[in-house]
Amino acid sequence: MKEDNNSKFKKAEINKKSMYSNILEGIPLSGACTKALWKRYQEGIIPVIPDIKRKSPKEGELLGVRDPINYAKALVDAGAPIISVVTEKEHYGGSLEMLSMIAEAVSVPVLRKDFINTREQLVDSLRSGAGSVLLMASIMETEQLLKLITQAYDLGMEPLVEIHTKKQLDALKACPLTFLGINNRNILEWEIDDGNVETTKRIAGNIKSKGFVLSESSISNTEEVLTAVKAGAHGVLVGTAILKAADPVEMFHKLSIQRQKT
Ligand SMILES: O=C(O)c1ccccc1NCC(=O)[C@H](O)[C@H](O)COP(=O)(O)O
Repeated sequence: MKEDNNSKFKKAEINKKSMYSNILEGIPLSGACTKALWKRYQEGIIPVIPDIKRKSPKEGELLGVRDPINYAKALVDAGAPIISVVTEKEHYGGSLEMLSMIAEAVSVPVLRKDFINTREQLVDSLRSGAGSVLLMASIMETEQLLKLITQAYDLGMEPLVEIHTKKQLDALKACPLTFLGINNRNILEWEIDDGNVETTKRIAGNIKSKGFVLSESSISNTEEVLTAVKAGAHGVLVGTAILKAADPVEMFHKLSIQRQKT
C-alpha cells in the first residue's frame, strides 16, 4: 500500500537526527489554504487575506458593533480566498468562539492567528474549524517550531510559519514550507513599532522555499501591495486598512490588484 504523507510525517518526527531531510520528503505539496491562494494568484490577482480582529493595541476598537460573521461573509462574497481571525483575547479581543462561528459560516478556509506553542492549541484550533494556524518563529526555539509544523500538518492543518527577521528565516532554511509569512511588524511589540513593508523588501529575496509567501501587517494601499509583491511576496494579509475603511468590500477590491504575469 502506498504510504501517505501523514505517516511519512510521523516518521520524520521520530527520527530527530535527520528531521530536516525527512520533513523534505514528507511535506504535503499543498494544503487547503495555499491551494485557494495559489488559485487566485494564477488567475492574475494578488491574493488579499482579510484579517479580523475586534481591536488592536495600536488602533483600539476596530470591529465596533459589526457582527464578525457578517463581516467575514461579505469579504468572502467579495472574493477573499481565505479569512484570518485573531483569537488572542487580551490585546485583540478575539476568541475561539468567534473563530468557530466564522468557520461555520463561510465556505473558505480560516486561519487562526494567536500565540500558539502547544499541540493542545493546535487541537483546539482544529476543533474550532481552523484550516490553518499561525506558528511564530519569534516565540519559540526552532526545534519546537519544527515539531509544531509537523504536528499541524499531521492534524490536517496547514501552518502559516511567520518570521520577522532574516535570522528567523535562516533557522528554517532546510524546511520547505508551503506557507510562509513575513510579519512587517514586530508582533512582540504589539503592533506599535514602526515596522512596514520595508521588512518584506529586506527579507523576501532570501527565501528559497517554493511555498506561498505572505506579507503581513502595516499594508494599507495598492503601492504597498505592489512593493510587497515586487520584493517576492505572493500575497498580503490586511487587517486595519480593511476594517477601518468606510466600505471594507470596496477597500478589499482596491487592494486585490492584478499582478503582472511572468
Ligand atoms: O501576527 C502575529 O504574529 C499575531 C500573533 C498573535 C496575535 C496577533 C498577531 N498579529 C496581529 C495581526 O495578525 C495583524 O492584525 C495582522 O498582521 C494585520 O495587520 P494590520 O493590517 O496592520 O492590521
